[in-house]
Parts: sequence; structure tokens; C-alpha cells
Amino acid sequence: MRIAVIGAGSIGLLWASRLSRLPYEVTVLTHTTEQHKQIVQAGISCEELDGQVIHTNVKSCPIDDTSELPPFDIIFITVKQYQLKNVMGLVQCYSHPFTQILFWQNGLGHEEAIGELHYRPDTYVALTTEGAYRKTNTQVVHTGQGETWIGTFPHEEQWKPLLQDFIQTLQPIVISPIREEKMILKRMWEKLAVNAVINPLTTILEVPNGELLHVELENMMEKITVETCQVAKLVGVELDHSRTIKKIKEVCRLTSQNVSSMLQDVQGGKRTEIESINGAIIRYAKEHNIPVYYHEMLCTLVKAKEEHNKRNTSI
Ligand SMILES: NC(=O)C1=CN([C@@H]2O[C@H](COP(=O)(O)OP(=O)(O)OC[C@H]3O[C@@H](n4cnc5c(N)ncnc54)[C@H](OP(=O)(O)O)[C@@H]3O)[C@@H](O)[C@H]2O)C=CC1
Ligand SMILES: CC(C)(CO)C(=O)C(=O)O
Repeated sequence: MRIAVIGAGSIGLLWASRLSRLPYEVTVLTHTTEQHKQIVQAGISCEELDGQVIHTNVKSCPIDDTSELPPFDIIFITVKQYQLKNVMGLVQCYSHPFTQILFWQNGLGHEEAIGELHYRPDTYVALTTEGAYRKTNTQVVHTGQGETWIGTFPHEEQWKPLLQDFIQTLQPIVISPIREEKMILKRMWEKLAVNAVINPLTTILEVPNGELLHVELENMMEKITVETCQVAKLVGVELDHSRTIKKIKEVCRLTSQNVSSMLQDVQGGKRTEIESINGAIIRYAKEHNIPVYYHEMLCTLVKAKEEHNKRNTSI
């Protein structure tokens, strides 16, 4: 079975390493030729949670030289949400009508990307609370255990037999459970509601996730979440407000030492995923003509910080 991983960042390298421990033909599609050469030369090293480093070799191909590639049976898309539009052409070219395509992004926006595929492929959204961090172009650290839910999207159906068999073979090498989710849209909104609070607040305050529990933010978390639940309801997703707040606090506790992905991006002078998290909620709210002042304020502040840090890191 041929598998492609498009996007050799934190999640992409983690999965490329895992997949290459199984009898699959794995090809990593890199953004740059430089990273491709490094992967060909050094393979991928993955530091596991217990500190063990696993080294494997994988095939690699830079995205601007893909003419020799065969079509793939499974494609993992592991670019950021805002980079999706740039890879959908590749996905279209290197898939066949039975390819299983897995989107690993946080936030919302997959539907537009999937809409660019001009045939009806088997598309899935994979949501994970595992953590990974790319140390160098060939080294990745698995930073946090978690759970992964995979559901067919946008049409909620059962997993296809090919995916079912594939996930079964993966389970023994992945400590964290991978589960089939029949209501992936709801799960996406639940995760969105958590990210829409933790990511911007940790970014603005420049604190690790756990710190949000020790400052006077209870009221702010409540207000943001009220808005999220209202918008979710308008798109047909029922989120329970108090369960959501409980979940947000639980995630802050469980990931207390984590630097959120948004804060990491800002600190690295990179673009954040704010547009597909709070920005997505704002867009849905606009469609339904309801105000979401808290999300707008968070979005504006994070974008200002993004700009500021980008300018400072490029000086
Ligand atoms: N990291 C984590 O722990 C978690 C991440 N996620 C989600 O997973 C997604 C990926 O996150 P993460 O791995 O951290 O992000 P990274 O930025 O580490 O990885 C994205 C990768 O995609 C590459 N890329 C960008 N554009 C293209 C392109 N056109 N073609 C091929 N590759 C491209 C980037 O290359 P370059 O850097 O050279 O631009 C980078 O290597 C996000 O949506 C995130 O929210 C979800 C849960 C946990
Ligand atoms: C769950 C959380 C907040 C963990 O840091 C995350 O998903 C992120 O940082 O993007």
C-alpha cells in the first residue's frame, strides 16, 4: 500500500516516522528541496514520550518535482489549515477514486478544501490531542499522549473497509487510541471551542496553558464560550455550555506545561491559525447576522501580535 504524507512539519514527521515502521511504502512530500535532501540523507528520528529515539528511512519528494510520483492509496494531509488550498492540486493529481484522504488540521475550513476535489473521494477529518514538535527538518519529538478521532467528512458515513484495516494495523505502534467518530462535525466544534479560548488567550498573555487557570479569566472564558455555543447552534451543532467550560479547564490542566501552537507560531514569527479558529466562528456569525465581540477582539489582538513579531523576527 502506498501512503503519502503531505507537509513534513511536526504532525507530518510524527506520522511519517510511525508509518515507516510498518510494511508500507511511505513518501513524504516536503515544502522545500532542502528538507527533501536532508530526509533522504538522514531519514527521520522520532523521540518518543519515554525518551527513546526511533530512526527510520522514508522516501521523500519535494512538492515542486512530483512528476514521477505514483498515485497513493492513503494520503495524510498535515499542512496548516491556511496552507490547505496550496496542496489540493497535488492531492487531486496523486489520488485515485479509492484513495482515503485524511485531513489532520485543527479549526474549520476543510469543507472548502475538499470542495476543490473534482470527484467524490473518501475524505476524513482526523482530530488529535496528541502533541508533536519538529526539532529540525528530520527530527520530531512526540510531546504529548492524547486521543485521535477520525470521521468521514463532509458526509458522515462509516469508515471504508480499507481505512478500517489500516487503522487496525496502526494501533499497536501508537500508544494513544484512534477511534471512529460518527459525529465528526460535533467533535470538530468541541475542539474548536477549546482552541478558541486557550490558543488566543495564551498567545496574548504569553503564558503556558496551565497559567490560564491561575489568573482572573473565568468571566472572559465564559463570554467567549457563550458566543461559540450560540454560533455552533446556528450551524446545527449543539454544544453544552457548562460541559464545554469544564473541558477547557480540563485541557488547561492536562496540558498545563504546553506552549499552545498559536503562541509557538507567534514566537517563531510564523502565521497562526487564528483565521480558522476564532476567525471561522466570526465568519459563521456574520452569515447569521449575530455579534461575536469577544472573538473579534481576540482575533484582532492575535493578528496584531503576529504582525508585530513577524516584523521583529525579520529585523
Ligand atoms: N503539532 C501538534 O502538536 C498538533 C497539530 N495539529 C494540527 O495539525 C496541523 C499541522 O500542524 P503542525 O504539524 O504543527 O504544523 P507545521 O507548521 O509544523 O507543519 C506544516 C508543514 O507543512 C509544510 N507545508 C506548507 N505548505 C506546504 C505545501 N504547499 N506543500 C507541502 N508542504 C507544505 C510546512 O513547511 P514549511 O515549514 O517549510 O513551510 C511544514 O513542514 C495544524 O492544522 C495543527 O493545528 C493538531 C494537533 C496537534
Ligand atoms: C489543546 C491545545 C490547546 C494544546 O496546547 C492545542 O490544541 C494547541 O496548542 O493548538
